[in-house]
Amino acid sequence: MIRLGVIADDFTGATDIASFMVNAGWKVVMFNGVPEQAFASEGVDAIVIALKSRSIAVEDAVSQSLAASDWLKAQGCQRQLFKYCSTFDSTAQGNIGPVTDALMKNLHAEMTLVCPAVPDNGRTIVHGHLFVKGELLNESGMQHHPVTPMKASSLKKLMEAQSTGLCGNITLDTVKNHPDQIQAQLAALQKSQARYVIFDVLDNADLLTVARATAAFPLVTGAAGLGYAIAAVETQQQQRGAGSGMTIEAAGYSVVLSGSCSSMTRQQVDFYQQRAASLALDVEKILHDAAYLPVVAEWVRQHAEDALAPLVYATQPPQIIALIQEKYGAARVSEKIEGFFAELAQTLSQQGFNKFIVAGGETSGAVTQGLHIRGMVIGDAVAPGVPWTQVLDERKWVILKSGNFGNSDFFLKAQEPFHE
Ligand SMILES: Nc1ncnc2c1ncn2[C@@H]1O[C@H](COP(=O)(O)OP(=O)(O)O)[C@@H](O)[C@H]1O
Ligand SMILES: O=C(O)[C@@H](O)C(=O)COP(=O)(O)O
Repeated sequence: MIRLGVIADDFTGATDIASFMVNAGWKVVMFNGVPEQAFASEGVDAIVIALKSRSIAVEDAVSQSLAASDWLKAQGCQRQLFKYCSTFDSTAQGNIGPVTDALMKNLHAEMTLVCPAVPDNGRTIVHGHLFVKGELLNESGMQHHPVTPMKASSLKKLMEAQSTGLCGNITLDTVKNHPDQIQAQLAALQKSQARYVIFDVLDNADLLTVARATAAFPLVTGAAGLGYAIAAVETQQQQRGAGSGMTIEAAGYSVVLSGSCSSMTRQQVDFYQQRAASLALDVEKILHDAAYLPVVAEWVRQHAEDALAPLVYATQPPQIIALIQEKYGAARVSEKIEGFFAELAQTLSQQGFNKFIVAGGETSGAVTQGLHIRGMVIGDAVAPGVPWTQVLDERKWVILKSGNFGNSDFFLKAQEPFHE
């Protein structure tokens, strides 16, 4: 029996929560989209389905999430978790509220949990307000997000604006000092017609209290910290150790592909190019020169035997990106660069490359498609929320790194498991 089915609203977010659950000792498998067939789930504690539903039309997000929920139910998942961003990325239209409402109906849930807290990554909740590394959400930089600007920090306000029900709050004092009162408070909230409950959370101990208090909810919603807490509560009961046990073969070649332009990824590229062979992609050639891809693939192949994996990057600072986007159009350039990475990964895979370290959410989606990856088993984390994964039924390993995650030595650190 699978303990938890997770529906994630984006791809790198899916590996994020999967990795947190592995850290707590669970075996986790992740699928790219809703699988067409049933999954023989022997020994698997949780299944994560990665969707790309964060910023699409509400109706599409709801229908994709319901399809995922039905498939997870059919695999015998005991409970479900809807994973969204730890910065609650959404608008007044959704998609967190409408997807939560639809899943509640599908799973006959009268009340659910709203818990984006991830203390390990500085996401905490006090009096129902979400903080990012000590700043209120709407003062953390997220107020400027291009697609989902977060203009409030009150989770109650944010959730009620995009859903059909009311939110209640269980405060930090109760969570920390009076956990024995939580069930009575939940019953009182339910009596007062609240459909969603927000617990204040400062640290992982609070998250464990939340996971225990909501263990009977058929549906919970939140971010990676909640996945960790649910798994940790259960593994303590089973006395199981942490660590995935996954080994990554030294044989075969590795490559780093970076399409993220975030400030953290730029630092990671700077750090790594001082130590390994690196090639900056020429966007002009990606757009206009069909012979460019084999040239880049040949350059990578020539460095296949180097001590460190060669790096191919489109990563550039914002001023350069602005110029490129102005000249060719942002959507067109993104699509072409992502397509280039997808095709490059496919070509390299045919030439004996079996380890791919990929930076960038959209870039990760493109490379995953290029490699025709149906799903993966989640291994040990290189940084919080960024695990090595093994492609299902293949001797191929992939890292999908969200732009902001990891430290500056990330690409180097990622290679330690097969350099030891
Ligand atoms: N030099 C560049 N010029 C314009 N767009 C770029 C460049 N390099 C990368 N991009 C695009 O920027 C986007 C980065 O998004 P993504 O891969 O999701 O990274 P992140 O996780 O940092 O958001 C991709 O669509 C990528 O193709
Ligand atoms: O919860 C998180 O913060 C991450 O898992 C996540 O969803 C990150 O999203 P992007 O920053 O859009 O990659």
